[in-house]
Amino acid sequence: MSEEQRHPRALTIAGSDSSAGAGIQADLKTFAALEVYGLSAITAITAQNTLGVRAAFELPPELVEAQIDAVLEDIGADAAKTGMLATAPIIEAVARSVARWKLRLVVDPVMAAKSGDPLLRPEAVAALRGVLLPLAEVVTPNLPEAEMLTGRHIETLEEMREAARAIHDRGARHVVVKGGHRLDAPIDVYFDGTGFSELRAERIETRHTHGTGCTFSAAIAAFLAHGLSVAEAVAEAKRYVTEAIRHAPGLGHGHGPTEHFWQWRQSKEAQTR
Ligand SMILES: Nc1ncnc2c1ncn2[C@@H]1O[C@H](COP(=O)(O)OP(=O)(O)O)[C@@H](O)[C@H]1O
Ligand SMILES: Cc1ncc(COP(=O)(O)OP(=O)(O)O)c(N)n1
Repeated sequence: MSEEQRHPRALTIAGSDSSAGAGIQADLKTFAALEVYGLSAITAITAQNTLGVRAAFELPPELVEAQIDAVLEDIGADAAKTGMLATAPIIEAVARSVARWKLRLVVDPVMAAKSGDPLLRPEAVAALRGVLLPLAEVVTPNLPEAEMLTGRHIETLEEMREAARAIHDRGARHVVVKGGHRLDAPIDVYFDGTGFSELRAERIETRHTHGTGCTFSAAIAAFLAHGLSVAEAVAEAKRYVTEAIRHAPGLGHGHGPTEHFWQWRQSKEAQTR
């Protein structure tokens, strides 16, 4: 086996966030922090900061497909994730690529930024549900996204479990319904098609949660690329994102970014002690 084949590789198919807390930039930082070689296919360019999205430009679906082919024909990927896909034609192009390359896929069904600005055209929700979910090894909706995907109101843990089962019925093999939008503890519900478990963590009282969903799904893809099982990957990703939120650098005037390199910062602090 050659040197580069032994190095875990992951591909992110997502939008660019100029403030680098979410999107492609957050995914690549997560891959780097978790010692995975990161590849990218950009779907859209956003002009955004911690306060909101000012403008967005969607790329042609053929260009998205061409980016995926270019990196996979040459370098290859052990796992992939999707983030902002913006339009139905982009979703269809990505689905074609995922099927052709037989990618292990984590779908973060991004619909809006924390500021409330839309990142997916309303008419594209059907394509996400019908075309992409059946290709997903793991899908990670937050509560509003799970509501959009299932058409149900979700508040309680039991409602999160019912939503996870309904999303699994649409073809996704593993479902994590994230609880970051809950008012109390940020408990995520994990369904592997057979049983449920809960990913628990303390709520960190902070406004700096920009890109937490991107970071969580990228971490799952990174751990899959390292060869962990899905159950292990989601548990490790939960630990990683919790610490990234805890070590947030406090930047910006709105929802600031998390600290993707918290492990390095921790070990530096330990050295200076
Ligand atoms: N304040 C917080 N403290 C601890 N964990 C959080 C907090 N906010 C979100 N999380 C966790 O971060 C991950 C991303 O969740 P969420 O914020 O719901 O996603 P999204 O960014 O897609 O809206 C989940 O594991 C969630 O439980
Ligand atoms: C370009 C881009 N992609 C995705 C998001 C949404 O990121 P998410 O992790 O869901 O978190 P918030 O940004 O909503 O806090 C984004 N903002 N920009």
